[in-house]
Amino acid sequence: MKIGILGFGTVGSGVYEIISNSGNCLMKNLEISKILIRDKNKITLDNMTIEPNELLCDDNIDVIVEVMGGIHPAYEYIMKALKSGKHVVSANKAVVSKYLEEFTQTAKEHNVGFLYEASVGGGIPWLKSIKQVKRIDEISQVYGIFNGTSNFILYNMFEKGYDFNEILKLAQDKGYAESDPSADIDGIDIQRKLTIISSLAFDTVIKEESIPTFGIRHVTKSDINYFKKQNITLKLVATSVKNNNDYCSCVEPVLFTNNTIEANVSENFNIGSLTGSSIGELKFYGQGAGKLPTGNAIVQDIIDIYTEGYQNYPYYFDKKLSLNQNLIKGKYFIRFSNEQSKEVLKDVANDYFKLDSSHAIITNELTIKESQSLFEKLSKSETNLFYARYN
Ligand SMILES: NC(=O)C1=CN([C@@H]2O[C@H](COP(=O)(O)OP(=O)(O)OC[C@H]3O[C@@H](n4cnc5c(N)ncnc54)[C@H](OP(=O)(O)O)[C@@H]3O)[C@@H](O)[C@H]2O)C=CC1
Ligand SMILES: N[C@@H](CC=O)C(=O)O
Repeated sequence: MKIGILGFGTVGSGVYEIISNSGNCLMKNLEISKILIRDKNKITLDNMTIEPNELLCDDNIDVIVEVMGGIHPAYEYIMKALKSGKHVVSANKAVVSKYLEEFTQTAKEHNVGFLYEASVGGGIPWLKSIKQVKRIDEISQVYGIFNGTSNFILYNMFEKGYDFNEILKLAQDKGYAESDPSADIDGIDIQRKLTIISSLAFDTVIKEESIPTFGIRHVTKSDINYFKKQNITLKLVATSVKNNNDYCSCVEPVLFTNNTIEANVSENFNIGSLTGSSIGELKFYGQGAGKLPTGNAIVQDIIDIYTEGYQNYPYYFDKKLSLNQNLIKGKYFIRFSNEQSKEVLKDVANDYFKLDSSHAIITNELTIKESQSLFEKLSKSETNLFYARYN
């Protein structure tokens, strides 16, 4: 089976390394024919090119691996490959999250596979497991830690006292972060992943715009010291819940007591949990970012195409669900700077305390709808507001 790789950065080179170095007989059937790079001065291998049509229009190439990132030209290249009868494997959650339904439909029409396991949870066989669970069960909830960079940052701030920017730089050096790391720390990367996860889990199309998203950019050392004293740990979490024909999704920092599994997810690891109607709760754990774990997920998809395993998973996005932001609720820790914000918060809590030079409260139980309306009001005057929901 001949493979063309679009993009030769962290993940593209991981795919190359896994396929080139494996002695496994199944893998001997996989051959990397061509690699697209952007800059001709960076050509280091005979099969590298800067001309995309040398891959997309090559009738001998069976599978296109898209690991360039971004929306354009990734969208156009994926569509062109699918329409010319090539299977496509992508790790690019930005483009998959926006065009999942269209790519899936186009792949079906051209009788090829479109697989994107690496777009969520790095090396964890998580999307595959969702598809497998759905062969029997309805899924009512999915949640988890799906961003390796933010987990790496929080873990190292908690355990080793690192400063935010210092540890972010290390995550970038290790190849975990997106080219624009604000996607990781502001929750955008995990929002895209949640779109993919929930669309698949609930057989519908969940749009990024329907997911309230807040990241970890404003977390401070004093917040962390306070959480440590309370024996709780902070994680950036994506959650989607379905109840009959209603759904609710959100991405926000969540506080877990230290004895939970989530609190103990370290470094660049991810964990995904789902609840199925007969299987109950299942959890999947592994490295959520990095060259080889992500490369591994891509090669697994290629093998599914080679063995036609991808055809075992028919899936549709045809359920009509309504957004109901009352389905997820919890108490919140809120840290704010302005004395006047107490007025906005007076109906949700009355127990204020000082956190160094800031103020903080723990709220009563709030739904996502209530908490969103509160945070919208607060952010008019607060620039470094930080909040987290208690699990
Ligand atoms: N890193 C990780 O752990 C994970 C990444 N992903 C996803 O995988 C994808 C790739 O990520 P990653 O490998 O980390 O990113 P990198 O930035 O390391 O690699 C992307 C590569 O694609 C090249 N590229 C971009 N646009 C073009 C183009 N138009 N033509 C040719 N080459 C192009 C870049 O070239 P140049 O250097 O010249 O800009 C770069 O070498 C992204 O979508 C990311 O979200 C998914 C899971 C984990
Ligand atoms: N930047 C992402 C890479 C994998 O999806 C992350 O940190 O999780």
